[in-house]
Amino acid sequence: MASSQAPARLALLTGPSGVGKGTLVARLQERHPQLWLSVSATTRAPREGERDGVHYFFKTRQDFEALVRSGGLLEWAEFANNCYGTPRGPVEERLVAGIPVLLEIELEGARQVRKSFPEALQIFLAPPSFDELERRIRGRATESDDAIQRRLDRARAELEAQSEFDAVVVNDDLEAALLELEGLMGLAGSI
Ligand SMILES: Nc1nc(N)c2ncn([C@H]3C[C@H](O)[C@@H](COP(=O)(O)OP(=O)(O)O)O3)c2n1
Ligand SMILES: Nc1ncnc2c1ncn2[C@@H]1O[C@H](COP(=O)(O)OP(=O)(O)O)[C@@H](O)[C@H]1O
Repeated sequence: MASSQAPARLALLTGPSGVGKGTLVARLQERHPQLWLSVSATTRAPREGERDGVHYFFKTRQDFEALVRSGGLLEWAEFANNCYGTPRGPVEERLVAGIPVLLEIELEGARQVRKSFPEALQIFLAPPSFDELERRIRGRATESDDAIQRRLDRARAELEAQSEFDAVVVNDDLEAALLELEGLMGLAGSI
């Protein structure tokens, strides 16, 4: 059971594609405008409704590789045939300013952050079952069948790694998962 914590300066949320990270992060942002969600760089194509600079910084692979070479990324990883990374500057600026930062990143990135920011709160979001995860990612209808299969294959490895994290939240009932995340991140009661 999550107990309320002092507000985490840097927290990260990891979990398999389709588990509900984006849904819960959007709810956290609505309820806690002081929480800053890092906007990642990615080579993935925008989904319907996704806007550059809002949901992601959409990059060509060439531009992404230039970002890596320049040291402009705090972490990065390849996931399901695309690259994802966290622009370093905006995160460091907010941490210096005492603004709580949330990273929504996959497992390899979480492992990198664990090394560079050992004090970061690492939360794994798990589905109630693998079947439910598959139902959700297919029901979202944002990826091709091949992409869905790649993501489901990767999900098995991610689920195996959940014990590496400080806490695991099962996203079964959405409201319950939201309250649990707020408690872990020290946001409970700060609405
Ligand atoms: N390592 C890493 N660094 C990032 N900056 C980053 N931003 C997003 N991700 C993760 C989040 C997901 O686990 C995967 C795929 O994200 P996508 O938006 O394509 O798909 P979802 O189905 O999970 O919404 O990449 C990052 N990882
Ligand atoms: N607790 C939940 N119960 C049922 N469906 C959910 C729940 N949380 C999220 N979903 C749905 O699952 C799908 C994937 O959610 P999303 O937030 O896009 O996941 P992620 O960002 O982890 O890939 C979406 O259609 C979303 O509406």
